[in-house]
Amino acid sequence: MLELQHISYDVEQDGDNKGILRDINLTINERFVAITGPNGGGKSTMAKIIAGIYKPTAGRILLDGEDITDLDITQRAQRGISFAFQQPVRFKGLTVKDLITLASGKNIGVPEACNYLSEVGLCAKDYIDREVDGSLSGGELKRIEIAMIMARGTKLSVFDEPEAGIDLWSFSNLIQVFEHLHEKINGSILIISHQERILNIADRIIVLADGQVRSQGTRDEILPELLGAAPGVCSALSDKVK
Ligand SMILES: Nc1ncnc2c1ncn2[C@@H]1O[C@H](COP(=O)(O)OP(=O)(O)OP(=O)(O)O)[C@@H](O)[C@H]1O
Repeated sequence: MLELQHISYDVEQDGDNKGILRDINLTINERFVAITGPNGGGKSTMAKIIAGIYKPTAGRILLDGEDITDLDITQRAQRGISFAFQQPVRFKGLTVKDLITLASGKNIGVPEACNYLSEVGLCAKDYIDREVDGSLSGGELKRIEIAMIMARGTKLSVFDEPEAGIDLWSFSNLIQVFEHLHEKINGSILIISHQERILNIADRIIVLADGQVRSQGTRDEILPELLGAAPGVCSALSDKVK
């Protein structure tokens, strides 16, 4: 269980303090939690604070009761937090099998590594020996990253806009991967997304706007509000697939 207690994040701008996140209080213990909201609302900042990339200006972060506020990104990874960037990292010189093996932390064999690739809809024999370099498409990289996160099997996996920068066709396939992940995952997934189809599979939706939690609840409570009333959030739901 992840708890954010009174989290604030300020940056200095033109000699003034600008509050990017303002007194955020959240408990995340469901299997699949989505964070959405208008552009600039503070979602990526919050994900980076959870992963340990940014340090909050105020407040505490607890993972299963342990205060991890002062732990760095590596220590948080060791405690069981995985973070998938908007743009997946390429690893020249390493093959897909190397990465999945490294992620799992065990000396897994080819069949097990291939299973993870199959789980994300990639034909394992075509990918297992490929180098993770510029020859892979954005959609393929995202799936390989998800396969790595599945292999890691951590307590909390954070995805920042997995739909960013991929085409509609690949996006449709990616949704199926997330639906599958939803069934398979042991820990919690925290996913930042503007996409209704991703919000639709979330157990809980958190709406972040102007650095504050505007609302949160089950998808039945939140989705109608997002799709109907608030124009700012509503347009943000559909403007992201490029
Ligand atoms: N280092 C910084 N200095 C100044 N402003 C910053 C800094 N980091 C973030 N911001 C501002 O904080 C706000 C929140 O940014 P953030 O990237 O967290 O938003 P977001 O909700 O993820 O947006 P999007 O939906 O567009 O990805 C934005 O207005 C951004 O310009």
